[in-house]
Parts: sequence; structure tokens; C-alpha cells
Amino acid sequence: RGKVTMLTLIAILGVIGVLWYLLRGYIRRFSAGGVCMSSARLDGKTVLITGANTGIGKETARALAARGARVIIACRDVLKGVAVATEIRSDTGNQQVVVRRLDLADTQAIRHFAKDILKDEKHIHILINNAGVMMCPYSKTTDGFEMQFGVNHLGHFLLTHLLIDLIKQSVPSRIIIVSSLAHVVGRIKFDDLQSERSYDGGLAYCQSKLANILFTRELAKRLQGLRVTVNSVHPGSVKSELVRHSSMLAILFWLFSMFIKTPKEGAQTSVYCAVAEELEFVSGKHFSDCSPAFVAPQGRNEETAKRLWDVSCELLGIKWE
Ligand SMILES: NC(=O)C1=CN([C@@H]2O[C@H](COP(=O)(O)OP(=O)(O)OC[C@H]3O[C@@H](n4cnc5c(N)ncnc54)[C@H](OP(=O)(O)O)[C@@H]3O)[C@@H](O)[C@H]2O)C=CC1
Ligand SMILES: CC1=C(/C=C/C(C)=C/C=C/C(C)=C/C=O)C(C)(C)CCC1
Repeated sequence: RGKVTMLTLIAILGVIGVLWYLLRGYIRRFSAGGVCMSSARLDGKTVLITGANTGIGKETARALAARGARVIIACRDVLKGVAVATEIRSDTGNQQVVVRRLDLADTQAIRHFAKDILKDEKHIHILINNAGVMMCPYSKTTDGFEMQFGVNHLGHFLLTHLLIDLIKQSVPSRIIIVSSLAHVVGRIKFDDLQSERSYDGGLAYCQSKLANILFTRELAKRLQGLRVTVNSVHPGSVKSELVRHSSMLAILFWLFSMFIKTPKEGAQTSVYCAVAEELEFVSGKHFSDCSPAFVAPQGRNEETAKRLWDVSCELLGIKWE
């Protein structure tokens, strides 16, 4: 009887193995998701991408440099950035790939960065708020904000505020905010925004990604009619360094690697939002796989979006009407 059970088990594993072998091409193609089909060029345009030294940001930078854009890689580790810029220059033949130091966990550093950009750049046609941190142990930014809310939302909020006049002067221009499907689990805890009373790394990440969606919608509303569009993106589940703080997710990603996008596949929706001709006047929307995507009800709440805007301005000590 034991022998029969063993043989059945081997047969089942064998069938699964054969199915996997036969279907692996289809599964990979399906998991790769949408591809940006636009062949639009970006010659003469300047693109600024945060967190472009690795992962999705790096592949977005490579794709936009290949289309002729001047690409500013904004990252906190300049050495990593320079290595990536060198690689992209040599791959694409585009020499206009530059690196600037930006630590989104420090508002002074963000102000410094923006000041240099305003001094040195004539235009920013495309801003991609891509950098992100996920499920890190509880820690605070230099200014005392919970790390994920501070970097993923507040840091980018301040950066966008400081660059908005230059972006407005560069019309038609686009702002792309990399959020996540994880926003559906998010709630903005206005009574404990910095998770000081209780901290769950996963929920804090979801809160920050919901904040990305709400910021997108509120900013789009305020920029209506100015030819600056703002859209958010869910890149898909992408193999990158994002899982560095969660061994459980790292193992899941490894186990299901066939279903996980490569960074190049994950960059497609950001690239699409940056270049697609049909999106020239589309603003305040959310995209995934190069198509409009679902936004959870809490991401469509105008009152929450306005309240988050006001609280963010207050926390950062800025006026942004
Ligand atoms: N990978 C995925 O499955 C998904 C990713 N996303 C989103 O995509 C975006 C890109 O993530 P992904 O490429 O996967 O992740 P990576 O971890 O590979 O890249 C994240 C980038 O953000 C940078 N970063 C982190 N903290 C800071 C900081 N304080 N200041 C400046 N830069 C910082 C990192 O810099 P450094 O290298 O120095 O750490 C890195 O360049 C994120 O916003 C993420 O939330 C959304 C859904 C799914
Ligand atoms: C288990 C499993 C999956 C795992 C998905 C995960 C773990 C997604 C994580 C997303 C993250 C980290 C988003 C960040 O914003 C797939 C690939 C959907 C399909 C196969 C089964």
C-alpha cells in the first residue's frame, strides 16, 4: 500500500513537472503583463526619476534614455547611481544621463537637491516619484516621520512641491507617482500618522501607497487646465530589492518567480504613463499593465485626499495652495 501511495505521489509530481515544462512559456508571457507600445521619442525632454539606481527605477531610466531623454537619476547612493548611469550611457548611446544625490528621508537634503536642480536645469518635463521602502523595522526619518510614510509619501510630496514651478514652466509635462495595489489594504491613520502607538510594517507600507494615490488625485485636481498631468502606477509584483526587509516575501517571490515580473517588465507602466500620446490630457488616474486600473474606495475619497494634503503641508511646514 505504501508503495502504491509513493507511486501515485511520483506520478502527480511528474504530471505537475511536465505541465510546468510545457506551459512555462505561456505563464511567463502572461505574468510579464502589459508592454508600452508607444514609440514616442523624448529628444530634448528632461526626466527626473527618484530611486533610479536599482529595480523598476533603473529600468525606467534606461527605457527613457533609450528614447533620447536627458535623464536625472536621483538616488541616495551616488556611487551606485554613477555605475548605473555609466551602464545606461553605454547601452543606449545617450550621454545625457546624470546622477544627483537625493535622500528622501531628510527634508534638508530634499531642499538642497531641489535648489541645485532649479539652479542647473532649464526644464523638468517628466517627474517620476519612484523611490520606495517597504516593511522596514520601525524607524524615523531625520525629521521624525515614520520611515515609509516619510520617504514614500512626505519626501515625494515635498520634492514635487519644490519642483512644481519648474514643471509648470515645462508644459506639456507629466508627473508619475509609483504606488501599488497594496493601497487597497491601506487606511490613513490620521490619529497616529507616524505609527507611534502601534506599528505594523505591512500596514504602514499600505498607508504610504494609499497616500500616493490620494496625493495623485488631489494634485491632478489642483493642476487642472495647466497642461501638467499627474497619474499613479501599480507596476505589478516585481523582482527587486524592495523585499529586502521581509524574508517571507523574498521566499514567496523566489518560489513563485515565474509569476513575478522582471524590473524591465515592471517599468512598462511607468514608461507608458511617461510617453503615451493618448495620455497627453489624462490626469488623476491610476494605471497598471499599461491600462487604467482599479482604485479602492478609500483612494477615491476627496475629503481624505484634501485632509491628507493639508496635514502633509503642516508636517512639512509648507504652504501649497
Ligand atoms: N517590486 C514590487 O513588487 C512593487 C514595487 N512597487 C513600488 O515600486 C517602486 C520601486 O520599487 P522597486 O524598484 O521594486 O524597489 P527597489 O528596492 O529595488 O528600489 C527602491 C529604490 O528606492 C530607493 N530609496 C529607498 N529609500 C530611499 C530614500 N530614503 N531616499 C532616496 N531613495 C530611496 C532605493 O535606494 P537604495 O538602493 O539606496 O536603497 C532604490 O533606489 C516603489 O515605490 C515600490 O513601492 C509597487 C508595487 C510592487
Ligand atoms: C503568492 C503568489 C503571488 C505573490 C504575490 C506577492 C507576494 C506580491 C507582493 C507584492 C508587493 C510586495 C507589492 C508591493 O507594493 C503571485 C505572484 C501574485 C501569484 C502567484 C502566487
